[in-house]
Amino acid sequence: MLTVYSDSHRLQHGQAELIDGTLKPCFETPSRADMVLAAVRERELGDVIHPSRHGADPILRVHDAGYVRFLETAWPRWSALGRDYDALPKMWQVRRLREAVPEHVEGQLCYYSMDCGTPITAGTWQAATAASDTALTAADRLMGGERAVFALTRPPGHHAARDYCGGYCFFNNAAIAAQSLRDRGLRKVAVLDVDYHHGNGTQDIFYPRADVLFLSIHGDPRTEYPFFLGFADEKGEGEGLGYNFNFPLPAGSCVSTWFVALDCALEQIARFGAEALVVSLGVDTYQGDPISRFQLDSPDFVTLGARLAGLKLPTLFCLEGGYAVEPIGTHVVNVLAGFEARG
Ligand SMILES: NCCCNCCCCCS
Ligand SMILES: [Zn+2]
Repeated sequence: MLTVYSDSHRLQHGQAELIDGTLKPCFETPSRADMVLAAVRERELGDVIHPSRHGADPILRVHDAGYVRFLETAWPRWSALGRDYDALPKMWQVRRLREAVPEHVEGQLCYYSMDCGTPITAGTWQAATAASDTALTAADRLMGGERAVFALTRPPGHHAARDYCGGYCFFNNAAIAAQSLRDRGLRKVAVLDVDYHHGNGTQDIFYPRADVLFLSIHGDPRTEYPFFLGFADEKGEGEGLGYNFNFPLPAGSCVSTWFVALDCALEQIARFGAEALVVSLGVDTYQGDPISRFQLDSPDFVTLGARLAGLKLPTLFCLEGGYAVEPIGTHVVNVLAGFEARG
């Protein structure tokens, strides 16, 4: 399986995130991608290529122009305040506060963010655009005839919505890839999010649409991040009603429960008649993940890959979460190798 990878991911290296009430070193680190790339090479998964540049247009097919402009200008405006440390919001535009987009960079940082765990740094813009190019290059290769392609994307993307960042995500790489497949002629694309956390950003982007089916299996938002989206009654809106499927599972759910949800999701994808599948591949479903609470173990990721291959669809994998850094490479490549072995 071909892998698309860019060293520019290293430019996103936040110092700290506010998690569970305290500032802690970021869980989303460059070493995550290093470990995955090492495993791709060690297991001889296939060629590794660098992304080609695609510019802003494919990003703007998915994200709000004001939000993209904010991300592009945030760091120079923040550092012009005399701040040489990461940018994090200090409040949010909550109920009955004005909805107008603030002028000042601090106000925009609050307006265009969902949480306090996604630091904007000097290299964020370059890293995030490279991740988007990585996903787009994978889409190019899938349309060029590859059966499956792995976009080794970092920073991840599935929490990034049309007009806000969060959950370590800035551009929604999987959504940008899915839109690119649509723009290149596929009529029906499915996006399946198997990360521990609900893909609120991807749901937000495709919620009113019937041409992209979104499905997510995740920790129940009643107790898990992102708390405010990911409930089973969210089924889409307007033309998109019936094209959004959430499978929230209680924290601590066992592996067999997880695979029952997966089989339900795969059945919906087959029923939809998808012509391609984009997988938001987070492996924070691992039992040893430091910020997540499912029970999957290493062999289960092989099973996951084999089940996905059973759809017999051109498949684009986008790396999302997974914060147990030591085994992340094994788990990610287990999915990809399991997919390939199923043939
Ligand atoms: N107590 C857990 C707080 C989680 N904070 C953000 C998690 C982002 C996951 C990205 S896949
Ligand atoms: Zn996650």
